[in-house]
Amino acid sequence: KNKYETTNNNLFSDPKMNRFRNGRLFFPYQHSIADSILEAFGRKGINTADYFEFLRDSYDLPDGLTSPLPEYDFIIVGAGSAGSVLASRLSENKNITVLLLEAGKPETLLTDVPALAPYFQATDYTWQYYMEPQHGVCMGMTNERCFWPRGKAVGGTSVINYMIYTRGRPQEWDRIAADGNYGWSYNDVLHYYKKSEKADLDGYEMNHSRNRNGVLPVQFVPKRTKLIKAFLEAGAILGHPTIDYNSPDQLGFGYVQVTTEGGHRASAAKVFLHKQKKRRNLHILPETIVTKVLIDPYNKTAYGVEFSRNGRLYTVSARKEVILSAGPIASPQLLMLSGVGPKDHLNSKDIHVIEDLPVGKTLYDHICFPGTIFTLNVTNVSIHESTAITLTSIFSWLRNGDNELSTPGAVEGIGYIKTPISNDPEPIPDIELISIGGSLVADGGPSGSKAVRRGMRIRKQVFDQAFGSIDDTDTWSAFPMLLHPKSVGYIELKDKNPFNYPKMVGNYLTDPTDIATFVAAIRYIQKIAATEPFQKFGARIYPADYLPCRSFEFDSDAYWECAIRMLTATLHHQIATCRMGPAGDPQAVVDPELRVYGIGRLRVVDSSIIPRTVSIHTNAPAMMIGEKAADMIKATWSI
Ligand SMILES: Cc1cc2nc3c(=O)[nH]c(=O)nc-3n(C[C@H](O)[C@H](O)[C@H](O)COP(=O)(O)OP(=O)(O)OC[C@H]3O[C@@H](n4cnc5c(N)ncnc54)[C@H](O)[C@@H]3O)c2cc1C
Repeated sequence: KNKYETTNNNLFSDPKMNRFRNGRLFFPYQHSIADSILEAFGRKGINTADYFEFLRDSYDLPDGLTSPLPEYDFIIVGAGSAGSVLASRLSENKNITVLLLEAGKPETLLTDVPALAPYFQATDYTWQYYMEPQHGVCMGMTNERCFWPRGKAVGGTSVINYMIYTRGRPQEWDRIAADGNYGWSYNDVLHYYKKSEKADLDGYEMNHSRNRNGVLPVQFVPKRTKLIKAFLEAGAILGHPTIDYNSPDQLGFGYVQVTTEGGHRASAAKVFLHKQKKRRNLHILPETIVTKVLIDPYNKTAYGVEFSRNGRLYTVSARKEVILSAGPIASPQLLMLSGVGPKDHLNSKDIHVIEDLPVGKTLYDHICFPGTIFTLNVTNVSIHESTAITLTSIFSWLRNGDNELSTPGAVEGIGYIKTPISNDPEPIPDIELISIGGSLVADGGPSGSKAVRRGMRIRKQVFDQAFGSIDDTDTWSAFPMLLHPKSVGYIELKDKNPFNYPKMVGNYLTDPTDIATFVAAIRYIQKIAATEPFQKFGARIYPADYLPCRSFEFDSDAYWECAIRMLTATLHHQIATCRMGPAGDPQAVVDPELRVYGIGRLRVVDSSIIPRTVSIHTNAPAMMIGEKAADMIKATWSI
């Protein structure tokens, strides 16, 4: 019995949430953008229950095959951001056979719409993971649990993410290389960022760090509010130049750069698999869950995988390598299920230990605080879902891709700052500010989808009490994201059933420096809002009322700490669970060429290998890792 299905079904036992239950993809919200789009298609006379399949991409096996071959050169587990790139690059050589196994389904036209990003966290395009309960964080979320969605689709998390494109600071990658990870300096990784990139960034395309001739579109969001202008002007007043924030040469503020093309999402699947699926040597198998890597315990060499498809178990062999690209939760889980992990932990789960490695022992994440909201004394300045989304705008997006539907969750700008709490001697920021052309209240009102707050799993009662009186009004907010948390989490197995989720421990905010950095960032956001560009809109910090925080004076440090603990929101950048490190590094799972220590013919190629915190959103880095791994694998096998 596939227990994932059981979990998901239970989550949506509310009949209101089952509106499209008979469709393969369903939306739990009423009167939402999605509903409008669905209605739009409905009016074309297409049956609602069927049109998700009609809109869905497909990946049929070539040559009329109905099942995969018994053996391939390479087997890649997970068609996510990294796995899609890797499969595409390895199969460029027609003599090499590649099998790409993916638990999720192919994407649909709806996943193309950037403004719908928050909706997909409630669909079967998402692994519905939750962090283990932790006292004093996510206090305002459902069951006081932090929600950790991950993409379950051909294209992986790049199908449900917010499309923000970032690369990290040069000094951060240079530190990773200086730890002994040869080949991972900034110049090394820049080569692979550029290899993918097709930059269309007005004014910046010719920068030496950009490339206009790759395949991965990187663009500015075509639709902007006046608030992003205010953010950039305020930044300049406070000494932050307006720049290409991915530039290695300067630190500053800039317009958000996103992986979209003509206002449509450019997922890893769309860019790296869609055209490549005609290749006869690349076999892609969606809706297939890998349950184990097959490892010969005597010579400690991987020789294939076991997988479940349509309720049956199969095995398939790899002539050259098995590569795990299942992401930062499932890659360590699969290693441990296969006998590679901490010895005592595997023994406690009755799993035969093949190699004792610190799998899952380190986990960093980027959390943010979405509650620094400023009211404005003007109207129609910020984004309102209720007025922005009309049938006309839907058709206009389909035709031109240049209206509000092309805006990923109203994210408009990014700014890097270094708070006084940081003691880093290098020009490395400790906070990223994400400027929003609105705030958490933008999708409210009687007909609003409330998708963002629901995506974060903020309890209705908590939200209404905190922000109810400003719901759907004009606001500005900046989310501070903690770039280098000192608190460290971990992942373990709950049991040896591959269909059960592992135990995910975030340990958020357990180091006092993390709270101090957040509070310093909120003070800085208040400074930004106090500048003339924001004061001309009458920006005022909104005194959100959280029941557990009432004993603290509004705007005191203690109040903000309490507020952060109420609305602790991940930005979904879990890393380091299959940490990369040089030989002899006691925390390393893979070597700098991403080979699993002690096991032959097995690599991990995804965001789980990133060993240290970096100032990144992890999608572009995962694709970069896929590009770099492809070259390393080609070098190993002289292909
Ligand atoms: C809601 C959300 C918003 C985000 N926004 C941004 C953003 O704006 N910008 C950004 O840079 N990053 C963002 N991220 C993070 C970023 O998208 C991910 O870190 C990145 O896509 C991870 O790539 P990956 O290759 O490591 O793993 P994934 O892309 O997660 O790929 C792993 C794949 O493996 C599959 N898989 C797992 N287990 C199995 C199994 N047993 N068998 C077969 N297949 C399996 C999964 O279904 C998945 O398709 C966001 C993440 C989320 C969840």
